[in-house]
Amino acid sequence: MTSTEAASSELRDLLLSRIRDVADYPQPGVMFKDITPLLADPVAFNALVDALAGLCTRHAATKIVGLEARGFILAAPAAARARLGFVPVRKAGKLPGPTLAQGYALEYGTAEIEVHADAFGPGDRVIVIDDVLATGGTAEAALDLVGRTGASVVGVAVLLELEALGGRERLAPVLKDVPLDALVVV
Ligand SMILES: O=P(O)(O)OC[C@H]1O[C@H](OP(=O)(O)OP(=O)(O)O)[C@H](O)[C@@H]1O
Ligand SMILES: Nc1ncnc2[nH]cnc12
Repeated sequence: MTSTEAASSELRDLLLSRIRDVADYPQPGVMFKDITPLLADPVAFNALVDALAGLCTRHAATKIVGLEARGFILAAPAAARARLGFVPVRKAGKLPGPTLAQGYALEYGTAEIEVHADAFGPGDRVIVIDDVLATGGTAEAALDLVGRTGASVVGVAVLLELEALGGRERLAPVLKDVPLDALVVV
């Protein structure tokens, strides 16, 4: 696994300046990273989508996975800009199926995600995009899910990595040489 901050310092500073800290949300002790100010800024949002699309092209991806819900907001425009197809990984019960499912724990609760079993074809090279990497539970579950479809994951890309929560270390044995790109690391 390689890569940490996959952005210039100017882009990193711009993105970070548009992420708002909200203490004790959604529960006491969590410092929530609110990306809505970034999404509302057309310059920052466009630069973010460009950077993610560039990573997709660099890793020669053929399909882009977005993780519900905030991952959708970033992955779908990045896929369109890179002229690639988008595959949603959804919270349980939202896809008509047939699906594969995977449970996981995150910083503030538990959840289950699903993907359509036929979402990928032979030889597909998949990049998984999400907004935040915290404990890595969500990304780990998504990697497991995509792996079970038979597709190859060629990258994980996030806007923001919360280094202290250890997601990168958690994913290392799963990712091996697959790059984990974080545009901003705090
Ligand atoms: O690394 P982890 O500890 O797994 O945390 C990261 C995940 O937590 C958030 O998702 P959340 O489930 O809160 O959902 P949302 O995108 O629907 O707001 C975030 O969007 C990531 O998917
Ligand atoms: N602290 C945090 N802020 C925003 N999204 C998160 N997902 C998991 N932890 C998070």
